[in-house]
Amino acid sequence: MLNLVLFGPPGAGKGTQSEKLILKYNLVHLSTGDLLRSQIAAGTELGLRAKQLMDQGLLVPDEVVIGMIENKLQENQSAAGFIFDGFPRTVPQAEALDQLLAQHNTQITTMVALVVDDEELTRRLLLRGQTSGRPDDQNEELIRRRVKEYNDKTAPVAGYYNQQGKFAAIDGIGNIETIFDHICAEIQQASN
Ligand SMILES: Nc1ncnc2c1ncn2[C@@H]1O[C@H](COP(=O)(O)OP(=O)(O)O)[C@@H](O)[C@H]1O
Ligand SMILES: [Mg+2]
Repeated sequence: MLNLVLFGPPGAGKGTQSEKLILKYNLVHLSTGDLLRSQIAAGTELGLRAKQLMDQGLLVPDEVVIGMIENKLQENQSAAGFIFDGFPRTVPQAEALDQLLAQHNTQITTMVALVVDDEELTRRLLLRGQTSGRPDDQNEELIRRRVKEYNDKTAPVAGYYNQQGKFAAIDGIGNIETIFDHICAEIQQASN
């Protein structure tokens, strides 16, 4: 099985690269952001609670996203592997993911982090906000808060995988195909 954590701040290109990776490797894409946005769209209780936090650029509680991932792993038992996009976003989430995967007799193959500077992130997210309809992409203040939340709570997750010898950083600026090739090369190396 190939289980990839695609890591990086909002706007780093995780969604963009995931679309290409799922086709090449036949993986199931698990984006907690997308899962939460569909709960919001469906008007569920969970969605209503999540929206209040997301609208402030804050993370949704660990147990909520861990529960969603647990359900998705259960539903996709015959998958060739998974891309985790936007998850884990805290060290406790990373620990929970290790436990869940162990229950399914598998583990994370590698984490690939897309490295993009704050100025480029802001530029991309404001551009995405013009078409995505995502309320959290539409003002610079909120984008700054999301990047701060990322730096405070999520960046340490890289160290968690690095300690396990499962971490690679890739330049996330430039041609989308080139970045994709670099990610594939890392996957190749980690799968050996
Ligand atoms: N290599 C890249 N160069 C320029 N823009 C990019 C690149 N990768 C992604 N983008 C754009 O940046 C925005 C954020 O990308 P996305 O994949 O949604 O990021 P994430 O899922 O990490 O938040 C999108 O509008 C996308 O088109
Ligand atoms: Mg995304």
